[in-house]
Amino acid sequence: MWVVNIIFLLFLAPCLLFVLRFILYRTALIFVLRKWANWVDDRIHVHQYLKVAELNENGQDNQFYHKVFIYINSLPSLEDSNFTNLFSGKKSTDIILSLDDNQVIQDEFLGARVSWVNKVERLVNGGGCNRSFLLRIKKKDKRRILRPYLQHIHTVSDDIEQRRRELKLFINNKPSENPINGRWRSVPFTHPATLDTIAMDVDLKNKVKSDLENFIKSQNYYHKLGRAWKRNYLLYGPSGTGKSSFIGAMANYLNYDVYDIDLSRVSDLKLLLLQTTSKSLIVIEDVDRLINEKLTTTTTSVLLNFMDGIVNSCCGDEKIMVFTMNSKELIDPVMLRPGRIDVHIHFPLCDFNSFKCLANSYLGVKEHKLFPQVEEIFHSGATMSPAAIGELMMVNRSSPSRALKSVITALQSNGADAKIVGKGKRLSDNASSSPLPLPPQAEEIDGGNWKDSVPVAKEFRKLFLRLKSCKSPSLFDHDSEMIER
Ligand SMILES: Nc1ncnc2c1ncn2[C@@H]1O[C@H](COP(=O)(O)OP(=O)(O)OP(=O)(O)O)[C@@H](O)[C@H]1O
Ligand SMILES: [Mg+2]
Repeated sequence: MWVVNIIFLLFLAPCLLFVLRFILYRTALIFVLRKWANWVDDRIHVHQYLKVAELNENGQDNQFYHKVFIYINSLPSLEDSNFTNLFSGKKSTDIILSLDDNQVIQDEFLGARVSWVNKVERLVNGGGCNRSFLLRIKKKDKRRILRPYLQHIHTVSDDIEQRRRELKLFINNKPSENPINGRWRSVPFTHPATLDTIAMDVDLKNKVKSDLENFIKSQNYYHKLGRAWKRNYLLYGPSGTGKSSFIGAMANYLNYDVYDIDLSRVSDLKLLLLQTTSKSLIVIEDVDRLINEKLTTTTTSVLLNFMDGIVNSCCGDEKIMVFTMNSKELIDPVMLRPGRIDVHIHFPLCDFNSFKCLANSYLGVKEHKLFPQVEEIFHSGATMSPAAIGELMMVNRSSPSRALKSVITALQSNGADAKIVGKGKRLSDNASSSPLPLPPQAEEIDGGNWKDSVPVAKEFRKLFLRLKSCKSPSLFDHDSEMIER
């Protein structure tokens, strides 16, 4: 009989626990219980209070108050506090939560529970109020967590501010304008490109994303190595393949300002670079053309010093420099050596995968009965720049079938033109002169994914070997890489 009782109890106990849990969570009694538990916990510990006032003793703004404000209002536990204010944000759909006056909010850090009070003391005569945040921390936890916790608040609020701030595009002034307007003038940066809207190999895109993410987290690593915290990218490929759009996408992804340097307007590049701020993308476009036409030896050497991080290290770090060019062929390999260019990204003409990505963004079409025909034409060697294909799709966007047919016609006539022109021409020669760029030479026609393309893979290997031969064994192994698609 007792065996039956035990089995019955074993069965009953989990059922009761389940029902109890259900009631607690459904009726929000769990919050009451937690409150009691915290109350008991508070009675048996000694606490210390730290006040962060809005104004310092001279009546000036206390920057740390501002940081605490941002931090507290970003805590998930804000939703559990008794009173929370709701405000609309910058965008009409944004809703911002903010802790109400004299409300308490709980936080946890390194396993310790702390709480903040948003204290507001009304002044008796003459209105106004004193605002402060009061941190309550257990004495036993103070020594262990206080410093890292305050540092954590700094880091989190800086990060939030960085994400919220309005990006700027800086353009360098003509030397004659410098004394009046300074070296840079800025406008809001509103480029709509994102990494999602750029048609490129998915693996490559993910590689670039993780490279950027690693970079922004690596301040200590760079400083430990005694290197400037900077990373240099080279984007190369024919005209209209998305290099400039990719720069916009990088800036939006990182939330960095953009400094677009027009070298034809520069009289003192070093001073110009010294006036760039950290968390910025410094862009020099069409380097191959500039090197051949305009760059003086002084400008080139300043540029190389900047790439090496010598000038850079004097003007705040966390910078990414981006160079674009149509082809690397005419560039001195010294300029492209590891450490100067850390990441090479090839932007090829369109292949079928990029075409599908464009069809999805421009026409909202994932599959279509004309796709097999398009695929066949791509496989036969015809190609165009994503810019040209995008343009055809855009003007015919009201009818996806018409848009695809016009792309097919353009690809076919482009392919025919290519046969007449022959294989000898270089990609970059064709790209800039023709509105619908001619296909690349035969061995690059399958380009797009270097893994699938023997000639591009060969080029990759060749470049890789060249870079490897310049490497010092350990350091560059980690830091320089080639990314191609
Ligand atoms: N890979 C791509 N994905 C999405 N859109 C693209 C892509 N390539 C080009 N485009 C579209 O084509 C237009 C021109 O692209 P972009 O200016 O970025 O090309 P580019 O490589 O910088 O050309 P250039 O070498 O002539 O400066 C942009 O409007 C962009 O939206
Ligand atoms: Mg461009």
